[in-house]
Amino acid sequence: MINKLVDKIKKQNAPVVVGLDPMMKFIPEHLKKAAFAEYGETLEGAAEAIWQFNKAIVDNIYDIVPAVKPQVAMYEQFGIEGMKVFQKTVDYCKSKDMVVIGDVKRGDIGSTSEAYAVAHLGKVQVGSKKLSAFNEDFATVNPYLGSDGINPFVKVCKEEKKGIFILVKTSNPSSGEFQDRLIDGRPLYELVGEKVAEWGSECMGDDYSYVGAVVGATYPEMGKTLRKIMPKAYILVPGYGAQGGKAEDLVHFFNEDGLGAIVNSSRGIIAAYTKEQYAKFGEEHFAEASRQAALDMIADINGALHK
Ligand SMILES: O=C(O)c1cc(=O)[nH]c(=O)n1[C@@H]1O[C@H](COP(=O)(O)O)[C@@H](O)[C@H]1O
Repeated sequence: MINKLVDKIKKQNAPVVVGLDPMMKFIPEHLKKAAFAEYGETLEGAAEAIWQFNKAIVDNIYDIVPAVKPQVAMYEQFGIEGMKVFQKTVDYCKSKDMVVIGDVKRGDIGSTSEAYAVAHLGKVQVGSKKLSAFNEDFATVNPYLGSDGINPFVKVCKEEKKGIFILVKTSNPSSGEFQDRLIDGRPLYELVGEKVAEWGSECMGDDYSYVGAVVGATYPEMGKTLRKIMPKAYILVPGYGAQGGKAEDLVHFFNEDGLGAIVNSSRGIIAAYTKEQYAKFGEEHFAEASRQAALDMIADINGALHK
């Protein structure tokens, strides 16, 4: 999958992933009205509104954006109905040939991590059969439990040619509370970065590893250091747009080959119609506003890279 991701980024000339974080407050009234008319103000109604919202956005971006990142919490809050839409969204994006990064941030003791890896990337044994469950292409993984929590994911990645992005330096304001703590004089995120390079060396694609990293756009200097520590890891870079990350901050997350990073924007794209800049599209045409916002983001990042 890392090879497919790299190929798609090259072909579409777009190192960009759109985060499908469909918060209710961003779903246009006409979609909610129609869904509630059919299912009432129920979890099913909410799920239907989310589905219609996602589908319209995907239909408007799949030809210009290589990947999507559905954030599972936004679906999970609606229980089983939400998770059905998570699954439906994953399947639909794959049918449009998009690479799907399941933002599930899992990680546990070995036996439990194994089940998480199977759930999201692998196949579960049912009698004599092996069946796929959510079947994303990549998953985000939390490394706090150490190698026990990561190895089951690496094993499934090797078997299924899938990938993971391991949290190394997160974009949020309090990420330094633990991640920046010095251990033997070096920040923890650097030590995690070194482990990412080590785990990743076991499962290489053509040029990049199946094991990537998450490094927030909001910490550009740290991104520059981490780029050097993990030269073969693809870096998923959240924090552009809504969290304040700018294109010029992202340049050093990339390698000399112009590859090595994929920048996420969720609210900045899916809720574009709520912004002054895209207001001319109107709420009814929210998905066209998302397309324009994606085009603008791609141009912005490519502009900074080719300065
Ligand atoms: O793993 C992630 O994707 C992630 C890591 C991180 O350090 N920061 C971060 O914002 N994210 C996710 O990236 C998305 C950012 O959304 P926006 O701020 O709306 O673009 C959310 O789904 C977050 O959960």
